[in-house]
Amino acid sequence: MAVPGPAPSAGTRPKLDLQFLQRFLRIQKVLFPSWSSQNVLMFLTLLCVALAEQLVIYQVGLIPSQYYGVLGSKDLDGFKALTTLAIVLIVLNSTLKSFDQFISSLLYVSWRKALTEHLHHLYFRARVYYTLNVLRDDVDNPDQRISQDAERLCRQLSSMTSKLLVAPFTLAYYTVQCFHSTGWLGPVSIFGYFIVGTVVNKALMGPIVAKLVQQEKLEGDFRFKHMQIRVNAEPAAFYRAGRVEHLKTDRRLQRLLQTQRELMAKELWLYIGVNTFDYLGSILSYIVIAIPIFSGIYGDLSPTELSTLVSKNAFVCIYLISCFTRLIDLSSTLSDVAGYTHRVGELQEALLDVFLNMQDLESDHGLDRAPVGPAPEPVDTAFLLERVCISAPSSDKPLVKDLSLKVCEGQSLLITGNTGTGKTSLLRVLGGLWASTQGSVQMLTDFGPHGVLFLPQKPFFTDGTLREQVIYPLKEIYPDSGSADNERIVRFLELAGLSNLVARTEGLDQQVDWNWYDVLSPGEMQRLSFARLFYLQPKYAVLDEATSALTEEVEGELYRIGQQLGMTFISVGHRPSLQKFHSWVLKLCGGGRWELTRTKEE
Ligand SMILES: Nc1ncnc2c1ncn2[C@@H]1O[C@H](COP(=O)(O)OP(=O)(O)OP(=O)(O)O)[C@@H](O)[C@H]1O
Repeated sequence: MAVPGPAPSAGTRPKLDLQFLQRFLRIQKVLFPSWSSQNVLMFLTLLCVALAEQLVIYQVGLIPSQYYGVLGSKDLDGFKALTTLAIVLIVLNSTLKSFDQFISSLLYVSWRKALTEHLHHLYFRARVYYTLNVLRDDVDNPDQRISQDAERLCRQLSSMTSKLLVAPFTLAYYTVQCFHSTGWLGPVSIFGYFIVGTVVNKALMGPIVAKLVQQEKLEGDFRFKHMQIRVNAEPAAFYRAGRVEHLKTDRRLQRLLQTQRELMAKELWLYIGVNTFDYLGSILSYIVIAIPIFSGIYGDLSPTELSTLVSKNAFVCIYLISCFTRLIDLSSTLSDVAGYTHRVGELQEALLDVFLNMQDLESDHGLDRAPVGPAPEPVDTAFLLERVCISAPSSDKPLVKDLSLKVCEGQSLLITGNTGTGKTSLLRVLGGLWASTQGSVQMLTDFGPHGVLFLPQKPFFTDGTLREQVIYPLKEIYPDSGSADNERIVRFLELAGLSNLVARTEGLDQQVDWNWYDVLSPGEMQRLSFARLFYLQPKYAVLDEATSALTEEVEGELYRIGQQLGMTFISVGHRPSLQKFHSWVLKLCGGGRWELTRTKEE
């Protein structure tokens, strides 16, 4: 069970409010890290292209009125010149428009890279991913927020960028033009119309943002259900779980679809609002033009001159109105952006919060690192626990009370006890995943090779070659560990009883397209974990029921090899046969009680 974390937005409904603005600005800092960043340059290029596009559009827009002129006066040369100009402008316009779309797409990819890498940085540092996924329940589906919501946010943002970018320029320009054509009446009535449109749309967008956030949560839950089946296909098949899982999965789908329907119902009102404003806008432009005509301002113009003027004025007014309606059309994109901004922003806040809490806990009563300077304890000590109390998250019941313990080189420790008495929890505290509720835990050795290595209860494999499984996690640190190690790796695989695996994978470096969890038996997985342990040769090996799928004989053999390689064990296990490889037995008796006894020497 997870504990609720202090979510910054817990209980609040996502809206288009100040919190949205704060989250949006925080995300913008990630998308535009500095003035000289590549994204700023692309953004400026997009601005230039979009402005050039507007200039060309303006020229294209004037062409019909010029046609009225040349056709009205039967000017053939003028007609030919105008047609040539029109063709050139149209080709230029379509080229610029295509570049606009191209740069917007590049910007989307570049933003997605920046935002996802930033979230990865926050997610994978320290053990934030563990705390967020296992210990906190305030942020649903972090994986979906990183992989899908961030992507959609960048896509929607990039789709509205060029329209938003040119809006201030086109608005200012066409407002002045409109003022020249129609006097103050045109711009004032168009601006008033836009303000009403914005207020109405803002009201219609509010409920959509909250629904979109809910829909994305259900989308994540639905995907997670499929992932659960995919990962557990075999046990599910043994249980003949198809029908029940089908029902459960369908139920999640129904919940998702119901929310999508509700979202669409809310969007319907927004669409009605947007479309009404679009069409009213086209009428408004003629009203604005009609007023000076009927008030007699153009009384002395000939019909040809008047139709040329009307055409020019109509274009200016219609274009100013369309600048506004295009902004209003962005309402549905903006409500999407707001929803995704809340989802990504919430995750970003939670990731930072988890990280800061972890730092606080580590310096308060969590896991203390070995102090710099002269060590107060001998260097052959791995862990030093003083009056440590441990409870499961969100529970007051102690699993371990007042435990004082020192784990030294050559003094292996076996932890035993009934189910659920807290054996793995003690290892979690040693590994720094959980904080102790009281007392101090010191780890006086580093993690990793030549220090402490944990083999968790569920073996862990990465995607990649057999070599990567054995040397994990070194591959990432030394990507070119090379073939010099081949002999060692093959020898340790043999020692772990996996000599056939090299043949199966057709070599250490052959990329396999299978999932290691699907193709290896539980025993093989445990053996492969031991091959990794032998290869990395830590001074201290922390083994959580690491041989539970193996026979006693094999278990004895693997422990003996570990001993020969100079390892000290901290093991969790149930078999009495394990005792001979350990000097101490810590028995957890439940309710916080424990007994520490020395085993008989062999
Ligand atoms: N993330 C968690 N949130 C809340 N409670 C947890 C969490 N993980 C474990 N617990 C609870 O803490 C208790 C101790 O769990 P732990 O995994 O340490 O048991 P264990 O002694 O290792 O059991 P086993 O022998 O079955 O492996 C259990 O009651 C378990 O349900």
